[in-house]
Amino acid sequence: MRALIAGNWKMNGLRESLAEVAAVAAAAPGIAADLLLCLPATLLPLAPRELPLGAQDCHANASGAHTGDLSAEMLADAGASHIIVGHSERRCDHHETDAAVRAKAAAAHRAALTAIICVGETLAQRDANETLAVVTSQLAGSVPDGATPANTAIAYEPVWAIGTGRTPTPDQVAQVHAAIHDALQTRFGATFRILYGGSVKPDNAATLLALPHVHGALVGGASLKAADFLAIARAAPQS
Ligand SMILES: O=C[C@H](O)COP(=O)(O)O
Repeated sequence: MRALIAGNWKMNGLRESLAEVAAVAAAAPGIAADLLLCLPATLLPLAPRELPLGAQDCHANASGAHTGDLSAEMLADAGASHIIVGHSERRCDHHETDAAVRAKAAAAHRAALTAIICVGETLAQRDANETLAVVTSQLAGSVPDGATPANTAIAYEPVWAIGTGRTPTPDQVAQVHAAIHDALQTRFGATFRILYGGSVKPDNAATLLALPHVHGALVGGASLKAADFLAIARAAPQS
């Protein structure tokens, strides 16, 4: 399966940052992985269209009285082909439940967008040996029945690895990815793309991306600079 290297700029980036997007777009044709940058919604209409673009959240409804929110249809209109839903920062900061995440993923599908659905355990949950139970429960609750490998990817992001410079061991990553793969095979009879996210950097990308059932990465901080993001993308194994 061809790797997907997705960047999540989070709440970073002004108009001047579009030079980084342009640099990624210029290099993308020479890279043996699919590239995607999930930008702040403010930059979507301004970014070069040569590169697939994503958003970082959406409202579950298509329109209505929801001040400050953006629908999947609006984000598609602004240039997005993908939407990240259920990122741990939204689950935490905005108290998003699995049911809310599932509705947002279904909204992305309604707008013909690909949902990148995030799951992952906290450090306390890992220390309590609850990782697989937490992740498979989030998966069951957050992935809508209409999910297919064409409209959905999963991102496994241990909360304690996000922005910390810490990563799970290769065995730990492989174990969780295998559990996600198995759960989706059982439920849908299909193989979905499963991305790893959490402190992916140029110097650890090759190890992480070579693991079984790791089909790409969701990159935060290292996606803000084209050189780092491209170095990660170049570390993806040839499909
Ligand atoms: O969505 C991306 C993740 O939260 C990872 O962020 P990070 O690469 O800065 O650790």
